Amino acid sequence: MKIKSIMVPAKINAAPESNFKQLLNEMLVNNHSCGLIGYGSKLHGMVVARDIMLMCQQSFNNENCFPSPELTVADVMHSKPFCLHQDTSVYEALVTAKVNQLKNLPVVDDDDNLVGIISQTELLNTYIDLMDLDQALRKTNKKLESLALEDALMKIGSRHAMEIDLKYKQAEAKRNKSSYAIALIDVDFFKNYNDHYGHQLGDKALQSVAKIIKKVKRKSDRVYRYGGEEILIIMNDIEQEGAHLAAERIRAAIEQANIEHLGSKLNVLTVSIGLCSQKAGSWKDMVKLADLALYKAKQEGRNRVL
Ligand SMILES: Nc1nc2c(ncn2[C@@H]2O[C@H](COP(=O)(O)OP(=O)(O)OP(=O)(O)O)[C@@H](O)[C@H]2O)c(=O)[nH]1
Repeated sequence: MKIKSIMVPAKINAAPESNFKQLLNEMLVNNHSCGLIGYGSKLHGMVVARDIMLMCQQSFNNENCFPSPELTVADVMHSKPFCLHQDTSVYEALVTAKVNQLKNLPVVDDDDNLVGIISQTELLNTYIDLMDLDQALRKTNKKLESLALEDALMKIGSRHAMEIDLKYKQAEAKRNKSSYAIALIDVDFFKNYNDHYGHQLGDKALQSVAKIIKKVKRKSDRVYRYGGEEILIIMNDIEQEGAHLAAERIRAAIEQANIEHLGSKLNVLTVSIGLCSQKAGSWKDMVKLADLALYKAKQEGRNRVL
């Protein structure tokens, strides 16, 4: 955000040769914490609290307890005040104000004409608001991401889509007395893969696995990212034997893709698959059973369907 959208429009308050007392009165009446000094729209100087204090101190030092009524603005102001261009970002302006310990900063346009003024407090408040907004946006994006129906990395259904479809599948299977199976697929020794080849190549390997699965699965089956490096397939209208054959085809296709994996037993990337083809209570129970089978497949040596 640029400061021109939050600055307060301002114009020159007095010429340098004008009477200081008059400027002071004007500042008090208008509750201005500084005076902008110059001609037309060109800024020559500024009068801020510190300038007035310095002037008072000088009067005391000269043993004049009161400033002279003849005092001009030029006697009090400081020249070459720090100005900001109107296109400066709020952050940059805030840093400038903080570093230079400036409470108020005049704002100028391309031709160096005074167009406004901005205070450090205003900059800080706007910056905090922007940060809050940014955080809220990040939160919303995260939520939207989790609600998305496709997983961005693997280009398969998301976990959210999986839950919607499984609920539907459960209701449909009950109504039609049809059967479906769940296959839970997990890449073997994938931690080793990431450790050995790095996370980016790990992502690529996951994309390859998802591609192979999409290629060899039956048309009617749907694939989802269950979480992490785990993939879930809903196999429609299928009994135990058929589900096993379909899962075995996927397992073999991944092994035969020969994706190098030096951190695994076979030196190629393989997967273990846990199946649940029996009718359990709810889809959640079926996922649990598939997960148990997957655990067993890992225990029994990996690269297998159970
Ligand atoms: N690159 C990448 N890695 C991921 C992603 N999601 C999960 N992982 C990694 O996958 C690994 C899974 O490791 P573990 O659950 O310990 O299992 P494993 O090493 O595959 O071992 P087994 O499953 O027992 O064969 C972890 O290192 C995760 O960081 C992802 O999106 N990208």
